[in-house]
Amino acid sequence: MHEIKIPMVEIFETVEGEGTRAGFPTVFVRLFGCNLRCSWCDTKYSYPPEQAGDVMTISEIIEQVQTFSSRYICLTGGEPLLYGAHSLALIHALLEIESLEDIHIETNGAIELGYYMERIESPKVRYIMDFKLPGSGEMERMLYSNFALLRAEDELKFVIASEADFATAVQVLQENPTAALPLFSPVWETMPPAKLVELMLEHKLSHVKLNLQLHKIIWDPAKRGV
Ligand SMILES: Nc1nc2[nH]cc(C(=O)O)c2c(=O)[nH]1
Ligand code: SF4
Ligand SMILES: [Mg+2]
Repeated sequence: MHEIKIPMVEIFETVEGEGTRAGFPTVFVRLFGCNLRCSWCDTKYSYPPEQAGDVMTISEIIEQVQTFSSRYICLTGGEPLLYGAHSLALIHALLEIESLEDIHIETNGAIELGYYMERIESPKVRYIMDFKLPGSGEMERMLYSNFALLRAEDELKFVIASEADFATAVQVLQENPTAALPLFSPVWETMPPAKLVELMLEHKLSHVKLNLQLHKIIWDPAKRGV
């Protein structure tokens, strides 16, 4: 089972930059490949025409992860759930590492989460699902059926490029009940964080958490592997 091969971009240790675990030392496992092409994507090196860094077996991935001491894992990409049963096998293998306390999966909203939720029972696995807004160019790919599947420990991230994106995010949240924590994250280049805060307060979004990407504040926003 652990001989399954997965195209990878990189494995590195840093602090989580986003969500409820922001600031905690975390190992990032970045898979190659994505089924979307968001206009503002900040990891364009994670899908063609760029090439995968390496095709690794699950055993090799696990071995590398174990060289670090973080207790949190972020499975990201690209889209880490692009490979169906292979992505699932990787998650099950990561769960065998006893020292790990939390495996969060950065998924893009265009993948059926039910397949994974039905097959993963561990409370250590959490989903951080993006909802792609009009500014991304990929909103029509979003699967609304995922909203009701997300649990209180999961996170639902809206990446907001403009005031129009903000208005759509508010409407989508109103129309699609979910138990997940809503995160509003500004697109670094086009939405000043102060503007997003102003909009959140103006619209009395008391249940929404502002999500700034710490790694873009700490390091050069174009820097990889941080
Ligand atoms: N520090 C840091 N935190 C992150 N959280 C999500 C990331 C991602 O690329 O999915 C990311 C990343 O690339 N770096
Ligand atoms: S889903 Fe993520 S990795 Fe894929 S194109 Fe959009 S932002 Fe980039
Ligand atoms: Mg990133």
